[in-house]
Amino acid sequence: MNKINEVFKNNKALIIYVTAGDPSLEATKEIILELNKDGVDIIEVGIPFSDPLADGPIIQRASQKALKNGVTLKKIFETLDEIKENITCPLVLMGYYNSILNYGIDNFITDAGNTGISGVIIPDLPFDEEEEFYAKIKENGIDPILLVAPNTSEERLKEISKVCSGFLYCVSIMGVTGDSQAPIEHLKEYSQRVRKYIDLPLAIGFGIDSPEKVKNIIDYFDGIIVGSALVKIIDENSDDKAKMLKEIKSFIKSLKIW
Ligand SMILES: O=P(O)(O)OC[C@@H](O)[C@@H](O)c1c[nH]c2ccccc12
Repeated sequence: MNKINEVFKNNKALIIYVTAGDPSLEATKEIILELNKDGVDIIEVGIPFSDPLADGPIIQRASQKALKNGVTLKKIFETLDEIKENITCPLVLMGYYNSILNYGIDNFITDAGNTGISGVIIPDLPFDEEEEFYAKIKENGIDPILLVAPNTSEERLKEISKVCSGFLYCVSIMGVTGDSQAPIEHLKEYSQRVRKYIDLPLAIGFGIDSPEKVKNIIDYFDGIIVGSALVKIIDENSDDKAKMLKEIKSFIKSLKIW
């Protein structure tokens, strides 16, 4: 059984996003090791991109900072390679399709495999574009994690369930990451509707930034994804690494209420 399936077998999953190279690749290494130690179940590593259309200001800024530092996909793989023996939880790469195309699909699959990447999330590549790509990564043991939104049609949900594996990423709103005002009242019904068509663990993300929100929605989903709130903690403490790691630890502890 692959690593992501294993995570969801017995428990709910806390999934945490970080932008690789923000504030530096050296820091990303320590942040990932800290998250792993703190009991995060899956770590989503973001490949910084110049035109991140699904991202709000917090993650956009992190991406720009990382790009300015000269972060590339190659360097990200090298960085992950250095720590892979010390990470027990699955790693998922989140990136825009252009970054992967530029790297070369075969190179990407080889290096992702060698680095122990368990899944990929590509927000600008729907399941019905480049179908060979998703088939190919799956053949190589990497889960294609697809996204759905509250307005995804029944027809598309059925099709997505045939391509997606690992878990399904349920975007909470029609919007961008980091929207702390995103409503949560519709999430119970949203989860029920998706479950009618898709028999995969459901993880909910976008706008979840506090233990209170987690408490209100945890019953309806198998996983909770938090990004911007953590990226903000990293940003606010980027000149004091010890404090940053301490703040990360206590934030993670506060989120994992199950
Ligand atoms: O930042 P938020 O609102 O907590 O949402 C998670 C999100 O950051 C992470 O999963 C992510 C970052 N960039 C993305 C682009 C598309 C889909 C998902 C993402």
